[in-house]
Amino acid sequence: MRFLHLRYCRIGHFANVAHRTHYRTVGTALDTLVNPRPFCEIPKEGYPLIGNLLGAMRNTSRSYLYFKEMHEKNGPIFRSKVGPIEAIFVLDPLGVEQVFRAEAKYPKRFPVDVWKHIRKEIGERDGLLSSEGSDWLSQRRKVNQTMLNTKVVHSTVNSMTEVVRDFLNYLLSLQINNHSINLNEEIFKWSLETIGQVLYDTRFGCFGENPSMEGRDFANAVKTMMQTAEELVAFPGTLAKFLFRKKWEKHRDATALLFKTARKYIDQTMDKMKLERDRGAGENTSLLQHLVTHSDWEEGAIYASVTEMMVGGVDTTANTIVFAVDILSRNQDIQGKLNAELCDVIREDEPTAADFQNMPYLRGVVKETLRLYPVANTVGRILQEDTVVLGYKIPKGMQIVFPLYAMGQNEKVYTDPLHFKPERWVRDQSAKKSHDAFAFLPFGFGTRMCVGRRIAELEMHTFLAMMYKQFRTELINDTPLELTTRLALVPNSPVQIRLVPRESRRT
Ligand code: HEM
Repeated sequence: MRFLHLRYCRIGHFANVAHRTHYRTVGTALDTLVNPRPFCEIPKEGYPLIGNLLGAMRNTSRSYLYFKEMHEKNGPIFRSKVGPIEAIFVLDPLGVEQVFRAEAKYPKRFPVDVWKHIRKEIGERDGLLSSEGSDWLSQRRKVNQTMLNTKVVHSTVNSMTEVVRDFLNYLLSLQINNHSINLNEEIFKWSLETIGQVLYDTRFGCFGENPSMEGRDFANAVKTMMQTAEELVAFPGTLAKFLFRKKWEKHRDATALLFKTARKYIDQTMDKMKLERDRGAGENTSLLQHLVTHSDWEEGAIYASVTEMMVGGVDTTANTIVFAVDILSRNQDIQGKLNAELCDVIREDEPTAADFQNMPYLRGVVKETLRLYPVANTVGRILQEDTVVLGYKIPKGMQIVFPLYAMGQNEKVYTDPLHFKPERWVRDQSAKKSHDAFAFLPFGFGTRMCVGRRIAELEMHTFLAMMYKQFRTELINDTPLELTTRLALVPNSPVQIRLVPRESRRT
């Protein structure tokens, strides 16, 4: 815990020293800057040769807890090796800041080798999530123009409310037939249908009495891709193919179907836009139209980017909603406060994009859910320059991991960290502790942070606003929710709920 005694100072004060030592550094005490400790002094977890292989094998499904326990044992920074792969775990917001401030033009995450191999087999290329270097930046700049454009993002709200309206009716019909709703099973249909509207400009028909064949195939492919990825992505491509042939083939075929679907809808949109342009009309009317507008997309890149955005955008929002509903169902008083805000602000039956600006408590509910249940589990970077982190010299090429679950429960940042308190995020709350920007990273940070953040927030806000304006939710069984880490941090026990209609508060 010795780092906690460092006297921190701000960036720039020691720029000349940083230059002399050739280490990227920010906010570190002068003594550790001039004289940073060697890498080998970072507390180490594991044994000679095998490193932490046993710990990693025993704890794959509870890595979120394991990282927290390892930090409690070793302090805010430790290193751990699994076979040949070494990673540095950093908990302290100052260390997080030091890594991000040193970020280069092309931020690098740990590559998913399996995807690169599979893309080659099916004749497709890397998208935003998996590309690197100048290829990544070129795609990211184009996608940013749409996904970070508030006006374009807000224009999707009507299609989002339409999906939620249909989905709530579908849940009610399930409840009539089955007396309760298994949210973990159903919520995926909502998030897939929403992302279909946003990214493919289409309704797949994932729920309802007669879900379309295409919707069913697409949903199955997304699920298969997620389920098979879990084991495959942990290994280098060639080894994964050798060890898990069947899974590899399933993963490849599911990926091929997702690319085929993206090609179909993107080509359709391009043809439609061309026709409209020829007729003299030229306004983009959907988010997908905005995305394809760039004539300089490299061969195949738009299909890859849209496919990877879809992959990044389904399980993340779905599981965050399951976590939020579970915790709200256990806290009827918080549901009551949320409902009061929703009824005060939403003048029409359904929320508008502008309404969300005036609902700090709703935003607090989502933030607090992501603090306690960070679906991404970790954010990581590969250092591209030697960097001083929390007083240690870390060589370039090293993998840095930020364990989000442990960070969300850091007592140095959050008072009463185990309690769900949406008001801690509400601005003018006098008791609010100011949260360090580098302590809360559910969407990552910097130029490579989640490109779908605004869409994800709008989706989740729309869902919760419509659900909790009309209903109370109750749990059928209030045994504590179990968590597990697969590709992401997800619920591992059913969240079985009942929707109870609320009486309208307004006349
Ligand atoms: C609760 C919802 C979500 C969470 C918590 C989440 C979290 C994250 C995180 C932690 C990253 C890595 C950021 C980094 O390395 O700094 C990421 C990347 C990404 N996310 Fe999300 N995400 C969510 C929803 C979405 C949605 C809805 C989409 C698409 C519409 C999306 C698309 C992507 C893409 C494409 C990347 C890669 C960006 C790049 O490498 O440039 N995500 N997300």
